[in-house]
Amino acid sequence: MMTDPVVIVGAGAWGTALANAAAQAGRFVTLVARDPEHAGTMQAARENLRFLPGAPLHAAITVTADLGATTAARALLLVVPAQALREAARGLVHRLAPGTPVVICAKGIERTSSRFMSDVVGEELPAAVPAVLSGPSFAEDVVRGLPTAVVLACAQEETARSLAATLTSPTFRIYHGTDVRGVEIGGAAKNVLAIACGIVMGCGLGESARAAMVARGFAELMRFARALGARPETLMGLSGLGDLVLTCGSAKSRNFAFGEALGRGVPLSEASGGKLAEGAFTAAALVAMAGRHGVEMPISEAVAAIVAGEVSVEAAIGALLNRPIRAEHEII
Ligand SMILES: NC(=O)c1ccc[n+]([C@@H]2O[C@H](COP(=O)([O-])OP(=O)(O)OC[C@H]3O[C@@H](n4cnc5c(N)ncnc54)[C@H](O)[C@@H]3O)[C@@H](O)[C@H]2O)c1
Ligand SMILES: O=P(O)(O)OC[C@H](O)CO
Repeated sequence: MMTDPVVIVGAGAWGTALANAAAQAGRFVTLVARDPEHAGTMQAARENLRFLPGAPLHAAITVTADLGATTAARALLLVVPAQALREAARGLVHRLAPGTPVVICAKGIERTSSRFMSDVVGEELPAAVPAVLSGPSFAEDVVRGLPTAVVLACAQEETARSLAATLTSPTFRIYHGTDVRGVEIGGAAKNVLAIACGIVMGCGLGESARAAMVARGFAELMRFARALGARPETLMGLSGLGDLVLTCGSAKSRNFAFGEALGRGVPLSEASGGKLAEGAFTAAALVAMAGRHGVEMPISEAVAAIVAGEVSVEAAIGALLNRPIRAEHEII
């Protein structure tokens, strides 16, 4: 098993929850916040009042804003929004020892480059070993120690196994694998599909419509994954089906809540309520990538058009409902 310390860059809701989970697993954790004032307040209050109020920080966590702390990392978790990943990774270039595993915990695709998260880290930190952690997991549940299962993938199987063993605990169960692409596709695409399900519920279209959206959304996710060389069984697991079930079915999901607000008629500029809805940033990149690979993703296309302000919710739903009916097996 890998030795301490675990360093986590990004002290939002997920970074804080993962810090607590790693501490529960017996690690000493350094949590690096971008803002020195936020770091100071967290360290003093032993709580993340800004992003995850009400959850005490484990005693084994030290909060700092000093990126110098990353130099000692034996394993580093990058827990920033997908669109900030490149900048965060770039800040670590001369700090990490060659071969340090970097576990990417963001769920998204970089919109300016249409790059997956592991490719961004590969470009910015070529000497690091990229890994991806994803799966159905609300920070609020993880920080409370409620049972959760996620998956960690790394091209080096032994590294995936070792990282999972380092961070896992009885209530935060980390499965491991080598299908990095599959795991990151599941995390990125489910956010877009969760927005679609939120829209369905916000419009009052009903639970049956939502179930149809999940099933058809899963079909397009599978088509996309297959075209990009991911393993279908990965998407049938925690990052993919598991995360779709969670985020398409719960208003606790920020992506779902964003879509629900849009469905209720809240303007685009206000629908996120100031929270991070990753799918809104990823939708266009996902659809562009699908187009380049000849993959049809009508639900994701509808979400991308809605969040770009190109089409109304009503028109997008009308277009989806009027698509031709085909044999189901032809479109999976
Ligand atoms: N919250 C969850 O339940 C959850 C669960 C699984 C995965 N995730 C994923 O984790 C990622 C982060 O989500 P979150 O919930 O922590 O978001 P958040 O909005 O709670 O926090 C984001 C954090 O990132 C920091 N940040 C932004 N840009 C940065 C930069 N360039 N360098 C360093 N720090 C920077 C912000 O200051 C903030 O502390 C997202 O991709 C999300 O999809 C979240
Ligand atoms: O709140 P969301 O929609 O970002 O979802 C959080 C996690 O990704 C759920 O697995």
